[in-house]
Amino acid sequence: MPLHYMDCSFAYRAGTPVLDSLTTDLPQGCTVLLGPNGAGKSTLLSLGASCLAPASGRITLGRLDSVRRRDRRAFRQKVGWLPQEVKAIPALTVREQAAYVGWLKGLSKRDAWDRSATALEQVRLTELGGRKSHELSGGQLRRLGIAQTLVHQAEIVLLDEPTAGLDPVQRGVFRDLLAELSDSVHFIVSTHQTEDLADIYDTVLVFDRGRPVFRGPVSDFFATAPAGTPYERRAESAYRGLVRGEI
Ligand SMILES: Nc1ncnc2c1ncn2[C@@H]1O[C@H](COP(=O)(O)OP(=O)(O)OP(=O)(O)O)[C@@H](O)[C@H]1O
Repeated sequence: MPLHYMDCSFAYRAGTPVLDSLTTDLPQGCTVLLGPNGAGKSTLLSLGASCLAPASGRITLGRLDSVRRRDRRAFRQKVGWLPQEVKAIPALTVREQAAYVGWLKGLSKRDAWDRSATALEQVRLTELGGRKSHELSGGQLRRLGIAQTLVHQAEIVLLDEPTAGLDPVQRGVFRDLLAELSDSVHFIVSTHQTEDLADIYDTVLVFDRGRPVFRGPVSDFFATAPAGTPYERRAESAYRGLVRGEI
C-alpha cells in the first residue's frame, strides 16, 4: 500500500510554500529520494511520518489519514521514520531506547522489549544493547535510529540521509541491511550519495523545488544522462540534467 499525498501544501513561513498542492504517492519497494539542498525532501518525509501536518490536503496510507486523530496511532505504527538527527535518550541503554520507541508507537511493554532484541540484531547492535545510548558513535547511533524504525514492524520506512557521515564499512552494513529487509518493508531513502544506486534501489525519485521531476527504475534514470557519459559518471550526470538546483 503506497503512502499517498493528495493536494498537499505546506509552508514553514507564510508566503513561501515548500510543497504546493502536491499530489503523488511514494513508490513501493526500495526507493532512493534525490534532490538538491532545500528541495523539500525532509519536509516530504516528515509529513509522510506525520511529524508535520499539511496546511491543506491529506496524506493517507490505505484508509488511514496522517492527521485524523483516531487514525494517528495506527498510521504511525505502519510508517517508520529516521530523521536526519537521531537523538540519544539520556540514561537509557541502547536496547531500552529501541524498546521505548516501540512502546511509544503503541506496542505493549513486553512486545516492545521482545522486538527490540530483533531490531538490534537486524542492525548488528546486539552486542551494544546494554550500553548507554549517549555513549554510541554517530554511526552506531544512526543504526539505533534504524532499529527504532524496525521495532514496531512498520510497513514503510522513511530514512532521511541515513548514511551521512558513515564510514565506507558502515555504509556497506547499511546497504546489506536494506537488501536484507526490503523484501518485507518498503524503504524511501533520502540521500545525496549517488554511487551504487543500481546495487541498492529499485526506483529513483528526484525531487526539485517541492515537486517530483523524475520517477522510474534506476536504469531509466541512468538513461537520462547524455549518450557517451562514462559509466562512473552516469548517476551524477543524470541528476544534474534533471534538477535546477537550490532556490
Ligand atoms: N524548521 C524550518 N523552519 C523554516 N524553514 C525550514 C525549516 N526546515 C526547512 N525549511 C525550509 O524548507 C525548505 C525545504 O527544506 P528541506 O529540509 O525539506 O529540504 P531538503 O531537500 O531536505 O534539503 P537538504 O538536502 O539540504 O536536507 C528549505 O527552503 C528550507 O530552508
